[in-house]
Amino acid sequence: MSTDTDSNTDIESTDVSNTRTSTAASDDVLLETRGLTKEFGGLVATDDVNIRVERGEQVSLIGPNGAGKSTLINLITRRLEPTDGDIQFKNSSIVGLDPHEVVQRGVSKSFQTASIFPDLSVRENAEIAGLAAENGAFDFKLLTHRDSLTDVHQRARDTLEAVGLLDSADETAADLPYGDKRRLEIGIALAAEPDLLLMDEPTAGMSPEETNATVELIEEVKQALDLTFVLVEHDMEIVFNISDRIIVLNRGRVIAEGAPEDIRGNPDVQEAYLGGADL
Ligand SMILES: Nc1ncnc2c1ncn2[C@@H]1O[C@H](COP(=O)(O)OP(=O)(O)OP(=O)(O)O)[C@@H](O)[C@H]1O
Repeated sequence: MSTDTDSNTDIESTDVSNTRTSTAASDDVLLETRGLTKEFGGLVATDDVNIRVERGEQVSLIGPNGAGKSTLINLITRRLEPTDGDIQFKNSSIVGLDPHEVVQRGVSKSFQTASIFPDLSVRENAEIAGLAAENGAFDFKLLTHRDSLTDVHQRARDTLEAVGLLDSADETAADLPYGDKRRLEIGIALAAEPDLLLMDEPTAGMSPEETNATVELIEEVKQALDLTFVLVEHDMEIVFNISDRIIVLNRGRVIAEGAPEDIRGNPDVQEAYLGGADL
């Protein structure tokens, strides 16, 4: 399982953002990491990682336990400060930004720990997520501003419709079945109207039925909202089914990337990922 780095706001003081150089970038490239390195003490969790994600792509990050997948995601969401390297989103560096500023630029992460307020209704959760995305830190006073309420309600409605939870809008979030809670988490991430949705093990802990429903939901949302996805997933069946492209990490380094059919037969990947067993 992932090391829970979400709770570790390892934002260090070194600001390396001014030392970065810019190279020509294509408008199709939404996200690009350049020489991205994260060290924890002597351990290099991501080691000179250079990846590109184009608009509209569904990319999966795979690799054995400890390969650096969650670290990479947490660097992109600014929960972790890189030791070296840059992260470009829409052709500008996001290193140096606070996590909420990255959300405002268009990067959302679903399956964040404790993204749901359990005692509030499903609708209120969606409303708060929308407000928080707009305003950075959520302020309960915002809910009392009448002018913005219509917008907030409409956006929450659209969000719940997108994830199939409109009928459960008045239920208390804590009472939702497990699979619907995961839907609400996706909804909360979508309320920020992201261009890029990052998902770290969206089907972890799910039954086969819930897993299927979540995969369907991801496909639906992708079609409906024309989103770009980066997914960390251990279930290879899901990865090979839904990815346009797969990036393979091992010991912090990218060891392969390509279409599912190329990755499936790649001997380096088989060796690293499953100790030589066929994928
Ligand atoms: N906050 C941290 N402090 C120290 N070491 C960490 C921290 N977070 C991750 N690591 C280490 O960095 C390496 C990469 O971890 P990471 O969680 O990114 O791997 P992963 O590919 O997501 O693994 P898994 O598939 O098991 O979730 C591991 O050796 C891990 O122990």
